[in-house]
Amino acid sequence: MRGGLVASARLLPRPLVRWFLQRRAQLDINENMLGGKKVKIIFVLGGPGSGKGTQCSNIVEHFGFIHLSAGELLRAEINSGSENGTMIDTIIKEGKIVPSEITIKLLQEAIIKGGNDKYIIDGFPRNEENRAVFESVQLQTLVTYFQLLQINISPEFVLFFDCSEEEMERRLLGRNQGRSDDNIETIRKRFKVFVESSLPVIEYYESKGMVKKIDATKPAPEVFEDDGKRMKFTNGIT
Ligand SMILES: Nc1ncnc2c1ncn2[C@@H]1O[C@H](COP(=O)(O)OP(=O)(O)O)[C@@H](O)[C@H]1O
Ligand SMILES: Nc1ccn([C@@H]2O[C@H](COP(=O)(O)OP(=O)(O)O)[C@@H](O)[C@H]2O)c(=O)n1
Ligand SMILES: [Mg+2]
Repeated sequence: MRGGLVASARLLPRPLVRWFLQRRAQLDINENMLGGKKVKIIFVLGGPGSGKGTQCSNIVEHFGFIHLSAGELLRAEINSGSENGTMIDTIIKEGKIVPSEITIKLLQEAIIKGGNDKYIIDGFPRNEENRAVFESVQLQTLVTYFQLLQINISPEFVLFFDCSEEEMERRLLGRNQGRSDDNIETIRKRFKVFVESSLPVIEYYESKGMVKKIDATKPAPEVFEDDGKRMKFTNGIT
């Protein structure tokens, strides 16, 4: 489709093309735009088993966000029989982090397909590379024939689910979803990767005053309600 567009653009009068490029540049400035709306993104980070997926379901139910789990997108990619499937599968079983280009492409496609203006993204960015590449790449979406928007994506803020390793290990061993990485050997590797690679990302956002820490050790309903203050999850984004 884009090849066809480029070919058609060559046939357009030059002033029109110039106008289009200027308009595109205007729309591009510091805005995460999708379909003419500002796209709001919340990142949800926390160790494996801290309850990210569980609370994201609550947030979707009560606040109308689209939930994207990087891990689930990667597992779907394995199951789709894609050419990268075997490589992704091996990395997940080892508790390591999949190359950013793969995960980011899946996230971009899901954001464009979702067509919503509010996304809650869980399990991403999991390392500095994930973060830097995501913030540097641009989303492209065809809004109308003449508006090919370039979208720089950055999060509004980051939710950090803080939970002890002991509790996370107990939860993961009881998760029972048939996951190849929920065994004690891989769980220990994932904890190590979390401390070495993911915590620095949380610290980076903390240094920018963007982190909202959630006490995730309590039972799931209490984590969400916390004396009725469920709004804490969205910081006023409704
Ligand atoms: N606050 C909680 N207390 C006890 N168990 C929980 C809590 N939150 C989630 N769980 C359970 O722990 C497991 C891991 O939760 P999940 O939401 O998948 O975590 P994550 O996405 O961070 O790995 C699941 O079996 C879930 O039902
Ligand atoms: N940004 C991401 C997210 C997940 N993953 C891989 O997918 C696995 C499962 O991620 P997940 O978010 O579903 O795991 P949980 O933290 O929810 O248990 C991770 O351990 C990584 O191997 C990744 O490589 N990059
Ligand atoms: Mg999860």
